Amino acid sequence: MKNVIKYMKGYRLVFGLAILSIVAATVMQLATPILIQYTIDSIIGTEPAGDLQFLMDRFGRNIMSIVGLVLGIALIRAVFLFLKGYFSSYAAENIAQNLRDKLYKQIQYMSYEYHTKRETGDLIQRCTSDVETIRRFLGVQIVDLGRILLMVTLSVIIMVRMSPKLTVYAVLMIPVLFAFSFIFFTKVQKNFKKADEAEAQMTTVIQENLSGVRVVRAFGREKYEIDKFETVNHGYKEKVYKLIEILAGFWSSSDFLTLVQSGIVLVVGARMVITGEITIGILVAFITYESMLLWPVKQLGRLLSEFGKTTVSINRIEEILSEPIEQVMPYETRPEIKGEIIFEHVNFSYPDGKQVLKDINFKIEPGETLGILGSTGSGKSTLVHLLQRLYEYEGTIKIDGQELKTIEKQWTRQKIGLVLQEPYLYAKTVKQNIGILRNDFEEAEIYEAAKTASIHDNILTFRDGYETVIGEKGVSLSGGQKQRVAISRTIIDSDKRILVFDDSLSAVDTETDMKIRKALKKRSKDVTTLIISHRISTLAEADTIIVLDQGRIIQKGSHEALLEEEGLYKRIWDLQKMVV
Ligand SMILES: Nc1ncnc2c1ncn2[C@@H]1O[C@H](COP(=O)(O)OP(=O)(O)OP(=O)(O)O)[C@@H](O)[C@H]1O
Repeated sequence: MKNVIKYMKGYRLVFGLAILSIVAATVMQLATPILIQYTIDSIIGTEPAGDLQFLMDRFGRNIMSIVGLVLGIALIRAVFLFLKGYFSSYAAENIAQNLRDKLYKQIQYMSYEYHTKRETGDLIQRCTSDVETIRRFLGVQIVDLGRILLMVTLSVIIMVRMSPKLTVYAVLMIPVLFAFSFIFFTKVQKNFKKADEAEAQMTTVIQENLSGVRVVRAFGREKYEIDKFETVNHGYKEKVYKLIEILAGFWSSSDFLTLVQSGIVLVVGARMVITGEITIGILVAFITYESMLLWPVKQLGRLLSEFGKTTVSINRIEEILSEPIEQVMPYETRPEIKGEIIFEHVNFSYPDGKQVLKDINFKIEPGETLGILGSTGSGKSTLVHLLQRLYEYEGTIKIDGQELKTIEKQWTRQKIGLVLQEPYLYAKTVKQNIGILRNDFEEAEIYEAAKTASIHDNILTFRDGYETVIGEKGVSLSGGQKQRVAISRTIIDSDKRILVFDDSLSAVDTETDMKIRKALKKRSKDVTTLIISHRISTLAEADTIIVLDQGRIIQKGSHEALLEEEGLYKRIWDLQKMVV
């Protein structure tokens, strides 16, 4: 409950107004049976008006005045119901919006490691369905809870005033009904959870399939994907079907209990009318109150158990919100970066315990180029990820003599441009993709960057040139074109002092590769460059080349020096020479 109240912060007054409106609407609703009883007993019949004598004095036996009164009450009730809906949804929608914003912001600042571990579908589910559960609880259920409690209390008070004896019979089944509904909905929670999880699984499959559409096509995995989806889809249907089946069982049995309760009131009430203990009007009013009472009692059990569901959603959301985020530490600074990089005894293991980098040592002067060669899985990408502070490491990494851990992460990433082998492009125009970093790039700067990355002429052949919209994740571009757009968007920023190309020239031909490197060298001669490649021709001009094998540097030196040694570098060179 504490958590729910926490979420209401800032909107408690609006919730208060919603509760006041529902109190007024409920009071209006409860007044109508009294008027019905008065009409039957005192206008149609001849019973004394009792508490409603003032109506008799004012309107006599004029039935139209009662009709007017009932309509007036209904109208006022409708106004209050509207206000209740207005206030509660205003508060709930705003709370949900703030919560979504908060979650989104949190997700942006959570560590890269967290994102590599979590399933996207599950995260999306938490930001949508779980927020929705909380919104519904705050917007509908919590106000309903107030309404039901008030309705039950007030109608029982009115019924006791009319006939204490019949009231006892009228509430006989209520504890049973409440207990039945509460126990049922508590037990059924696990089915709700299963259905939620099945939905999350289905979302994950859809999301993975759409993101990996190229792989699916390339490997002819459509049938496999369809089967996989059919399985999760069937699983989801089964869970929801089971849930609906159980719910159907509940509503029918609770309706049976309700009817038994109404039957008891009718039988006992009718006898009391015959013996003159109560009037017909009172019996009719009782039956009306009874119907007003039983439905909310069933709902009450449900609401209280829904509270459990809301708690699960709150916990799932709190789990994200309590994850540590990348924060600026007091000891972190934003030094001017020239581009000297030193790795000293750097070791790194992924959280699963596997040591990926072992005692890495090297130095690059500002403006120099470092080439990195190594077999698949030797730790090349991991090494440059450390430079971007995506993971914590052991040992020392220094930029211009300052330990990397004492430089603000955002600042480091701003100064180090990283181009990935498989870049993610946005579903925007080519121009927007190249200028994604800021809104204020001049057209000339965009063209210049594209020319350096040897993609300008290609872009001009696209149907709308620079205004061509790239399909989701750039599916309409070739791998090499995507890589070159990604290179353009990184090098456009003259603020970058270090550029890292993580196998990002792999999809372009050797000639274009050389052209790009030449243009880059001319454009960014003061920029320190790290190039990861499997192609020796790409690395040959680097000032220093390191060769990685199972996380260790096994060779280091210039292209010429490395060719002098017998080792992996020379072996690969000989092999690639033969292919060329
Ligand atoms: N997030 C991760 N969690 C656990 N292990 C990982 C993670 N990322 C990579 N690895 C493992 O670390 C090792 C090094 O991976 P890395 O991506 O650095 O290799 P690489 O040399 O860049 O390979 P490639 O040439 O194929 O890109 C591999 O064995 C890989 O399985």
